Amino acid sequence: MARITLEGLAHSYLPAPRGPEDFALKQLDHVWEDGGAYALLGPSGCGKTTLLNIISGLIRPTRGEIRFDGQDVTDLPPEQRNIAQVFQFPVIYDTMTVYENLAFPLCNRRMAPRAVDARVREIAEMLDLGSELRRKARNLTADAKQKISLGRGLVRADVAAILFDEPLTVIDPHLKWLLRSQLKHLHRRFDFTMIYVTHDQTEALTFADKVVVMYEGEVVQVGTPDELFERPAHTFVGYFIGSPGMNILPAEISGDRARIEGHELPLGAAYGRLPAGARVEIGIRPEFLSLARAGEAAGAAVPATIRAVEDVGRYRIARTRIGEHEVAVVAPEDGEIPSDGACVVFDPQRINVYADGHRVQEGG
Ligand SMILES: Nc1ncnc2c1ncn2[C@@H]1O[C@H](COP(=O)(O)OP(=O)(O)OP(=O)(O)O)[C@@H](O)[C@H]1O
Repeated sequence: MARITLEGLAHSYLPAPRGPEDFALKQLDHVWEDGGAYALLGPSGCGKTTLLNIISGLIRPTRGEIRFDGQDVTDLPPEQRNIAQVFQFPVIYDTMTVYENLAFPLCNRRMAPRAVDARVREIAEMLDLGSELRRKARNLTADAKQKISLGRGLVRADVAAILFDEPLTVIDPHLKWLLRSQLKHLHRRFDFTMIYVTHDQTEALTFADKVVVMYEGEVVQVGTPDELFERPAHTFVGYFIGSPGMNILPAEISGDRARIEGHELPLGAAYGRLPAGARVEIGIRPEFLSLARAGEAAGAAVPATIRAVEDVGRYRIARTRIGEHEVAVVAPEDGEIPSDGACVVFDPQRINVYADGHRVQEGG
């Protein structure tokens, strides 16, 4: 396994790119640590597949350098990079048996037959393919074929990294959950460097130790699932992670106070001068808001109208409106939701401040 360093990476599919808008990947510097389990999360078109293909060597970047354990591989073709890649759809040999498919990447590297056999059986067991080994791949379901694809990606122990590009898209939802847990288990057991591309936050958060969030060709945050939840570095992260996502409201900031819709709120920290002309917003997760009756609310409360209440099981989501802005509040199952004269109560410590989408450091 390898430590993968991306330095000053950028990629445009155009022959003569002019501005940043011509780049599918804008400036990107990132280190994938040896043995790390990463999810690469972002909406459709943000550049995830482009980045994966640059790492595997299928695409040569317009700018920048890729290093595996310090060695520059930018100009090496895929076959010399020693990367395993699993795609959205099965890439297998239909005329071979499941066993032969799994053994292929090992036989290709002239591994001793005994070692091949042991490894194939181990991987097949983990993916629940043990009883299918003698069957021809062509006769199997789409789910089983994709499991073979995963197995072929995982079977070699000597790869620099394993890249997964939305590998569970074609898989039935129940099996998806099982395979995700299996992958996590395989990672713990074999310590592979794994990069798992998805646009599904549940998939990303259950698989990865570190999540790399991309938006419009840029990495906007790298963090643990907790960090992404607690301190989204970009409003997009706040909105994309969580259900419902973070509430974002235009605000004016002065020291340790925010003004929204003519109401003043205390903040958990003081902020210095924000960039002139920047779009300034505050963000707070629905989990860190509560509802109270006007007049009974202590501290940081702002009048709101309640538009709808959704019961989602263990809690409810109140859809409120502050001025022109929709604000979601997570309310306990048994708590009172005032029908009128309501206030949304903010936890000042949980308010993040953003300038042009990027989180502003306290004091900064
Ligand atoms: N071969 C190509 N030629 C030209 N433009 C491309 C090519 N492949 C991707 N793009 C463009 O580059 C941008 C990034 O695409 P990419 O496929 O990397 O995103 P993605 O995040 O993987 O999306 P998805 O989740 O839909 O696969 C998009 O605007 C896309 O239209």
